[in-house]
Amino acid sequence: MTPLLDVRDLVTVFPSDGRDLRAVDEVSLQVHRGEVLGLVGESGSGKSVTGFSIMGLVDPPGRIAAGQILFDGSDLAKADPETRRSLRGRRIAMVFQDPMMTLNPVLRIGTQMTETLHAHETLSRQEAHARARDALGQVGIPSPEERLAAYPHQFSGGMRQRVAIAIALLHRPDLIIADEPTTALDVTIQAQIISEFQKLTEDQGTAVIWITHDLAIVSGLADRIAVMYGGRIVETGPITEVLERPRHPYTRGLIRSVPSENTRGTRLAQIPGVTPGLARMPQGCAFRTRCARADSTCAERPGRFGTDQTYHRCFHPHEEALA
Ligand SMILES: Nc1ncnc2c1ncn2[C@@H]1O[C@H](COP(=O)(O)OP(=O)(O)OP(=O)(O)O)[C@@H](O)[C@H]1O
Repeated sequence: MTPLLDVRDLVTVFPSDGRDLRAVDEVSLQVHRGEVLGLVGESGSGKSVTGFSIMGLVDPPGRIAAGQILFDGSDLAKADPETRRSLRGRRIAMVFQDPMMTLNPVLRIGTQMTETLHAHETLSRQEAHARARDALGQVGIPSPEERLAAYPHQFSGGMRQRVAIAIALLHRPDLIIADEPTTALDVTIQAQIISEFQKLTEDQGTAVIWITHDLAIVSGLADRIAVMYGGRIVETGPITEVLERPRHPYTRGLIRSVPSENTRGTRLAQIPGVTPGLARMPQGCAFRTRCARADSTCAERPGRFGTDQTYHRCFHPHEEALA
C-alpha cells in the first residue's frame, strides 16, 4: 500500500558561523492512512523541525537542503509556497504544545473557526457555523453552540487545547502533526485528549504524527514508532516490536528510563551524558559518545539496516528481547 506520507532522506539545515548545521539529518519515515506514528526523542533531537519541514514552516534562514516529502504522491519539498499554503490546514494540520500558537486572543472562537473554514471552502454562513459547532462538540467541549461566542482566555488550558484540535480538524485533514499537544496539561486531561485522538483516527482514518519525549504516551497510542537522536531516526518499526525488542542502544536506554510498575521504588537507569548541541554532534554515529557498545567502527556513519518500514542505524544492535 502506498503510504500517505513518505519522507525520504530529508535534510533540514540552519546556517551558523558559515556552515549548515543539520537539525534533520537524512530522515526517512512513512505514515499510512489511519495510522499513528509516534516520533520520540530527547529535547533537541529534531522532532519539531521534522514536523515543521513537513508543514513547510521552517523559519528562514533554515531550509530544506535535500530529500523528498512525498504527500499523496507529490513532493512537498519542491512545491511552491502557494501549493504549500493551500495544503496547510486543509489536508495537513498541526497542533502545537501551546494552543495560543493557533488561537488569536482577540477573536471569538466561532469567528476564528468560520474564518478558517472560509479560507479553504465555499460555505454559507450557516454551514460554516454548523461545522464549527460540530467540531467543538466532536472534541468534547460542552455546550458548543454557546462556547462559539467565547474568547480563548475564557477556556481552561485543557479546553483551549481542545479548541486548537477542533480547528485542526475543521477541514477533515488527511494528516495531523501533533507536537507535544498534551505536555502542558495535567494527566487526566492528557488522557482525555489522547482518547479523543484515538477516536478520530479510528472514525475518520486520519493519520497522525505524534511528537513527544514521553515514551509512555506513545506506547498507548501509536501503531508505529520512530526514535530520533541527533537529527536522525535511529530506529523505527511497529510499536510492540520496538518496545519488546529494541535494537538500538539509545532506544533501549529510553525505554529503561521510563518509570513502570516493576521499577517503582527503584532508581531508574538514565542514559549517561547529555545530547551534544548541533555544532558538536560527533561524526559517524551521533550517539557513540554516550554508548557503552561503541567502538572504532562507530566513527563511520551507520546506514539503515532493515526495510523502509522497520530499520535501525547501529553497527552493534541488541538482538535479544528486553528483559
Ligand atoms: N529556528 C532555528 N534556528 C536555529 N536552530 C534551530 C531552530 N529551530 C531548531 N533549531 C535547532 O534544531 C535542533 C532540533 O530542534 P527541535 O526543536 O526539532 O528539537 P525537538 O526534538 O523538537 O526538541 P524539543 O522537544 O525541545 O522541542 C536543536 O538543536 C535546535 O536548537
